[in-house]
Amino acid sequence: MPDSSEQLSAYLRQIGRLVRDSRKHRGWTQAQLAEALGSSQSAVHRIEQGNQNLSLEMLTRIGAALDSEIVTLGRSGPMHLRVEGGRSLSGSITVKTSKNAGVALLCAALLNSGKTTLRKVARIEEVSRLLEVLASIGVRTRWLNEDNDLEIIPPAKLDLAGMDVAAARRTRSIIMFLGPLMHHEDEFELPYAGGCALGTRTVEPHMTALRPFGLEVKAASGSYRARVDRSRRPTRAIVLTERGDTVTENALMAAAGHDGVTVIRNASPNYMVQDLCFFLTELGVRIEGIGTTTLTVHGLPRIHRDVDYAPSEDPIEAMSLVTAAIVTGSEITVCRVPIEFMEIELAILEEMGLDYDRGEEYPAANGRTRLVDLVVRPSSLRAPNDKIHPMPFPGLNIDNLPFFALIGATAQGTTLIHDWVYENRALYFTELTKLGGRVSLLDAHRVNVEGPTRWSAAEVICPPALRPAVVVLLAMLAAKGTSVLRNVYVINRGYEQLASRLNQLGARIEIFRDL
Ligand SMILES: CC(=O)N[C@H]1[C@@H](OP(=O)(O)OP(=O)(O)OC[C@H]2O[C@@H](n3ccc(=O)[nH]c3=O)[C@H](O)[C@@H]2O)O[C@H](CO)[C@@H](O)[C@@H]1O
Ligand SMILES: C=C(OP(=O)(O)O)C(=O)O
Repeated sequence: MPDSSEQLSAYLRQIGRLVRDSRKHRGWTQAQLAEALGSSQSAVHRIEQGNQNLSLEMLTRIGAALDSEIVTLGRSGPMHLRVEGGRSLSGSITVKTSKNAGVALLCAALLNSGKTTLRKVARIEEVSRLLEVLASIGVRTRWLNEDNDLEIIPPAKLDLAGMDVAAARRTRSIIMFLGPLMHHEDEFELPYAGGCALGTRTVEPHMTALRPFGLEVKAASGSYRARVDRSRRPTRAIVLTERGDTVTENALMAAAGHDGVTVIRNASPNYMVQDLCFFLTELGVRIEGIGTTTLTVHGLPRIHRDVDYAPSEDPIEAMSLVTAAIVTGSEITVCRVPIEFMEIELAILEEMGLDYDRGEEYPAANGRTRLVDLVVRPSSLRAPNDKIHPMPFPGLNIDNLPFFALIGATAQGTTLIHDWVYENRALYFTELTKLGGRVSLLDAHRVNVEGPTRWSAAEVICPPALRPAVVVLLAMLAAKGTSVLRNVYVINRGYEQLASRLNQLGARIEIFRDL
């Protein structure tokens, strides 16, 4: 047994590493942290080296400065995962419905003055934040059963002044309130959108798309101030400047409540947009071109229907589970994979040597999306000849790209990953080096990954971005020994019960909280 002074030194070194990692995640220098703490850079250096005794008060101040609690008391503190890695997985797992359709549909429910019932909604933190916002403005929502069916009943008049700003700021999806809210109020405020720390994510395309409907948005301190000029209406096709998913959804929701026909060009035909189109169709809005880049929307100025809709399964969760099988060298069956949105990913994996089977297609509960079950078998992968890069749909999904960094690390050879989309996300792929991965950052958007990797267990703070965080968790499943992943809110933002569902496949992941 180590004596108590050795134990204290070990704790201090561990805390030092956690402080250093959270500081780096914030993009701060030691001097910047020192300034926030009213301390000196040399003191921060000593803390990070584990050479400084720390009071609980100092730890709390560091946690507050970095917006990342280092030590917490009570059960409401951040959740962490302890992973006993190096085990193979087996059995089958079913993909849940998507985060991104879920949040779009919650926003779209604001277009309907009738009762909206959504089936099997992903019960994830991102959805919880939006439910908090909806409750705060007077919308009644209720989980109906264990299946996560959700009922949404709007009030006669929304109480926008009562909006739970703290909840709103924690999601980026709140930006999708713009499209529906413009049909409720002539003037309103909306907090700035938050979400993953992926660098600046533009909101300009949303403004450009909504301006023809008369929506003018000005940035005020901490919020957008929106004003609707009802004398304006689109006089020609709306051309999106980016083929973004949420911008297409905002334009669709503006068009759905608009009395007239709107054509949207350069629309995203991605999975969540399709789910939104199917839902709007159930509300009586006629849409031509679903699944293409030109949507013609026959809007309805008043929508009052009791509607029931079942969003489709999440292709990104499907990719995550396929990756879990690959990285642990296991055979697992991933059920209910929305195949149209995974085809390119699978084609690349096939080229890399993945051994898998794809079952017969069957329809999702929405009657439209095509699903398959995939059996993924242990395979010896080789790096692809070409770089791996995402594209708006139909292309390799932008959110699936991070999984290829991990898959590249299991393959023989060098994989070049090019994340042209997000300013910061490629940087997070280098988190894999903490577990023995050989990932080098070539520039802000490209990494080289050398494989195969002998993973080693480690303690890591979740990078503040959903998919890179899941990638770290999956690498931990492959690393022999005990790893710790701290502060997993960001994973819970997009995945429901991921740890316990992986445990059902034979993983050993324990959830714990500080003190
Ligand atoms: C709630 C939701 O549905 N979120 C998804 C949605 O976010 P969302 O629609 O909010 O994505 P953004 O608008 O932030 O777009 C992502 C990035 O791609 C860039 N961009 C996008 C399209 C394009 O044609 N050109 C271009 O440069 C944007 O400038 C931005 O830097 O789409 C992202 C990109 O697929 C996904 O990561 C998110 O999971
Ligand atoms: C970046 C993502 O989502 P969001 O738009 O919710 O930040 C994601 O799902 O990987």
